[in-house]
Amino acid sequence: MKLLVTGGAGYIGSVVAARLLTAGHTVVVLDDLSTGHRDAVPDGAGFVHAGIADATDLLDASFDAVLHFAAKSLVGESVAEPERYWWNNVAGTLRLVEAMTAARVRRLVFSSTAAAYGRPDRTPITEDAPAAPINPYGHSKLAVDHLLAGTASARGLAAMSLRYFNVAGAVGRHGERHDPETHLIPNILDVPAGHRDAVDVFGTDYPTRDGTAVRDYLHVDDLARAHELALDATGSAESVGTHGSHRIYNLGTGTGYTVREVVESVRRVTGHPVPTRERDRRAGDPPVLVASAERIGTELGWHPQHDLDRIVADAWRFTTTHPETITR
Ligand SMILES: NC(=O)c1ccc[n+]([C@@H]2O[C@H](COP(=O)([O-])OP(=O)(O)OC[C@H]3O[C@@H](n4cnc5c(N)ncnc54)[C@H](O)[C@@H]3O)[C@@H](O)[C@H]2O)c1
Ligand SMILES: O=c1ccn([C@@H]2O[C@H](COP(=O)(O)OP(=O)(O)O[C@H]3O[C@H](CO)[C@@H](O)[C@H](O)[C@H]3O)[C@@H](O)[C@H]2O)c(=O)[nH]1
Repeated sequence: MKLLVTGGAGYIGSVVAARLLTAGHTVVVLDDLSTGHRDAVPDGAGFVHAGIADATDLLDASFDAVLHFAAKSLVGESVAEPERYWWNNVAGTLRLVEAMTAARVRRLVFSSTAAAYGRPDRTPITEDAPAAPINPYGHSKLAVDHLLAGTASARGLAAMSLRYFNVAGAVGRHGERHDPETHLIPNILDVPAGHRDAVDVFGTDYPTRDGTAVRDYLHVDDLARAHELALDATGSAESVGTHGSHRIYNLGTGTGYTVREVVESVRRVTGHPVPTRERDRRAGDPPVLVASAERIGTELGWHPQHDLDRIVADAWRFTTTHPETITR
């Protein structure tokens, strides 16, 4: 297939683009490099340096599908500058979807998020849990889920929203290169890498087994496999000639780890001491986010393969073998 990958110069988009190339697809990356890196675009992919709002200049009927990763995704920034999130994530995606309709490209896989659920009252979280985001980032992603549900039926789009939980790990030369880096695992790995003396633990008074927040960490390689399956499924949805379809799937493992357990995993895997500093809770952090991945397991046959130590080991290998890519 010929695929447009928006955000393919970013962390997750570059991993998925590389996998799609290996599977034999033709990949064109569209990225404005606002948080991505030109050298992260996998070899063999085409590259267009532009925003998603300009996709209309690029998309034509030769494309079979779009995988849409491009977005702003910092919760704190979204609270400080909500307009940026509505313009970039929502208005930008609206333009992209309109460009798809005009070009008759009917298959879309979209990066949604667990942030759509806000502070869920039950875990593991199933897809029918109430969507109630608690920050503009989550609102912007949920708005796109709604946009896709409507355009799927009105325009015959076969769309999937994959609600990722905490994505981590690395594949080959593709790993996390955010600046600033807010994510837990790369921040902990900064300690054994010698970039910082200790890691901050945000919140030690949560109602969890050791007082720190619980998250469901998913290997980016497992996530990439889920995208291949979702992409295939949009083909079946399109070929049955329905009036479009939109399906939401959680992407997580079903297992949660506390911040202290993740720190322990880094100690185990790297063999280095990792001092911690206890800090206040980070604003807007829910205590526990753990996915039920039953729906995607049953319907698409996706089952994650990698555990936390493997995630940390691959992220550590990336950190130590690609020091030139560390931006912090
Ligand atoms: N990392 C996670 O744990 C996580 C969890 C849930 C959802 N997500 C979603 O996954 C996607 C990828 O996240 P990531 O961690 O790889 O982020 P990232 O910042 O590394 O990648 C995003 C890419 O999109 C590009 N981009 C942003 N706005 C653009 C625009 N208007 N036009 C063109 N390109 C644009 C950036 O330059 C960057 O290359 C995002 O949609 C994010 O919301 C990530
Ligand atoms: O230096 C750090 C960084 C993080 N944390 C904590 O670690 C946990 C995980 O934080 P982080 O890695 O920043 O991920 P989340 O805030 O859970 O958000 C990620 O996971 C969400 C879904 O679960 C997605 O919606 C977001 O896009 C994605 O960034 C949270 O309790 C943080 O407070 C620390 O204690 N110290």
